[in-house]
Amino acid sequence: MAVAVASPGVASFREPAGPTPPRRLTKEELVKTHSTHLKKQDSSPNTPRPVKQPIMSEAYPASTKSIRELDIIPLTELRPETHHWGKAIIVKAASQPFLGAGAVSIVEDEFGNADKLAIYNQADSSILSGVPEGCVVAVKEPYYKNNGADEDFMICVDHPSDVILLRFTDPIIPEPLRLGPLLQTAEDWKNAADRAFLEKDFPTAVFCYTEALETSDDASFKGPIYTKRAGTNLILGRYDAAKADAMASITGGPQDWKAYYNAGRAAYGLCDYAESNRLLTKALELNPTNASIQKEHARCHDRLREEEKGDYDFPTMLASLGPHSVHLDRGSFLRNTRIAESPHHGRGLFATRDIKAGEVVFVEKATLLPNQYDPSRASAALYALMVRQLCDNPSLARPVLNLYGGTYERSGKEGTIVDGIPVVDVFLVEAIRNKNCFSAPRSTLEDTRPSSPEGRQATGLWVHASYLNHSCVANTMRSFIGDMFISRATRDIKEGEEIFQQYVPVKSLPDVRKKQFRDWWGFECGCALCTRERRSPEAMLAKRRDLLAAVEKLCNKQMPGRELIPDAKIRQVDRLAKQLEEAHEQDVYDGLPRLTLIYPCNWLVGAHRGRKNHGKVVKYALKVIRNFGFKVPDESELWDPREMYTNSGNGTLMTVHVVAALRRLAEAYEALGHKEMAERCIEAAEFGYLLVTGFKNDLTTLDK
Ligand SMILES: C[S@@+](CC[C@H](N)C(=O)[O-])C[C@H]1O[C@@H](n2cnc3c(N)ncnc32)[C@H](O)[C@@H]1O
Repeated sequence: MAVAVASPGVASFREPAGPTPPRRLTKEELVKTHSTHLKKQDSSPNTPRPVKQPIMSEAYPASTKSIRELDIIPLTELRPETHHWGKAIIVKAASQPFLGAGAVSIVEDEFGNADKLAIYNQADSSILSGVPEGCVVAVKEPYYKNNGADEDFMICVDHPSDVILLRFTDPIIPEPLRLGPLLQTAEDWKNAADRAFLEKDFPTAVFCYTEALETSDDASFKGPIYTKRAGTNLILGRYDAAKADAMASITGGPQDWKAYYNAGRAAYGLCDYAESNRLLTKALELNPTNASIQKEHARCHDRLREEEKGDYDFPTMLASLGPHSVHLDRGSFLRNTRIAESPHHGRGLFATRDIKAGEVVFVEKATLLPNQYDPSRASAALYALMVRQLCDNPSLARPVLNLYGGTYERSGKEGTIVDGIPVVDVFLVEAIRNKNCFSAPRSTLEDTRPSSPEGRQATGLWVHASYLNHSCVANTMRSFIGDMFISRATRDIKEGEEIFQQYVPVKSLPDVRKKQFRDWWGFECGCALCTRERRSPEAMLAKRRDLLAAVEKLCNKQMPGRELIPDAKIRQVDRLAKQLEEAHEQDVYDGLPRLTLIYPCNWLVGAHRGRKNHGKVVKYALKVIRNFGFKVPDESELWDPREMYTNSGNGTLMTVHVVAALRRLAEAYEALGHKEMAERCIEAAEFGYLLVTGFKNDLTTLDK
């Protein structure tokens, strides 16, 4: 989950009254400078375009009005640093666009005034991601800003729905900007669209097919055009539009199998497998021997089975991952959980049946996950993908926009269709991204290898998982295989119980944790550990902080390697660890983790292991496990570590360090001749590793 950014909210926005620019540049002056930029533009198709991510402190709402409700003003009325509420401009692109973080064009109004227009956050699938010269656009409630230099001003469009491409025949276009249609007949538009399609310029193809449809009244001409536009929209991932086009191409004849087939594929793209199955079944009824329909139909049944039964072949899923294939063709298994109001945390996820420790709680396919594992680009990539999907597939808007967005104030119209397109507020999208996204390695199993490169994480959105609230002593763990989120129970969960996860690895000092939760997500954690630790007096908290700092200083915050640690140092750490243990009040920490003790005890395991002091390894490995909140016996007693997941109450904190401690314990028991205990510990470690990685795996991965 990512860092939260404070939002001022829409209501607190004040409109500054800016002065008129001292001098407006002429169209010729603007075009001249623009042309020098165009010459320098890197037009290589492989250069990724940067993304302009919104700054929440400059948040302003998206326009929710139709262009027909706004006053059209000339460019000369624009005031710098001002939002022109209730107003709009209609301008024609007088240049090719310069493509950077946005698309910058020189535009002119009906009076011959010119200005710079920067359009950000348009999906690549939209023709507005680079407005072609000659096109006419309307900018609703425009924001005008100074770019730093004296005469450098620009109309800046952040919300994709604030700009609309006007059809050449739209009567709202003022006379001087009217070219009349570029092409005369529907057939001309169809031919232009076919050419654009062959050149793989799919946004232009969609634009031209639309003009062909709008220009013709002939149903027999329009049917095949709808089919073509459906196919083009499928390629663009605009599944809502593809489905609507496919359905519009239905004639009632035997060839309708194609329409149902396309509509079924579009529904599949939206992960609506029940609807996809319904449509593909209709296609099969009309064309039972068609191999493509049969294949899609069978694929759809596999997804429905996964949704119903939660049967996944995790090793095969892992093996199918590649650098370009992190999106797995799998359904989501969610039926063990439901979304409901939580008594303390807004909405949350709740168990719909008893779930045993180790069982799958849910498996969810990412709603959105860009294949971008470079952490410096991951957030921007997710933000851009969210904006694109909300523009391209409005049916996705409701589940995404229903997510928690912190204090950002909504207009309530986000996602509704105005002027034919969904209202998309990029500041709300960013607020939702901030509060709900997860960082995910390509595979958690691979990520547990010590040799795997650090920090290779993508950022994604899983809508169902976003309803999980945080607990430091959570009852589930998450893991990833590509874009599949696997949640497993770390202890037995009763029907109706709330499901929690750890948002981030839990910090040992309560004040550090508290600040992290407050600053990132704006909540005060009410889990058993945080609640009980609040009972501890400040002096005790300070004592624990100081003792931990003393151990960390002594050990350089490192773990022992292969070197032999001098006895004197071990004794010193041991002494400090004892004092630290005594600084944990019994009534506060009974049945709960003692997180500040984990590092010292783990260090002592390593130090004694290096000296082959097996008895001491047992002693400190047991302490490590105890300090994660698990119930363990005195070192002298025999016990069954396989039961620790179910016998330890609700105050356990599960991490891969528990697995590591169990392995050290097994090794020491083995060396001491307690073979059976060693085997039990390995079984318990394997179980823990299943929780960590999402499925059963060989523990030796942890050594590679
Ligand atoms: C990803 S959302 C979780 C779902 C959210 N509760 C909702 O109603 O949609 C994260 C937000 O949930 C709330 N939350 C999560 N864990 C919490 C906790 N332990 N205590 C209080 N609020 C919590 C916080 O407001 C946090 O910013």
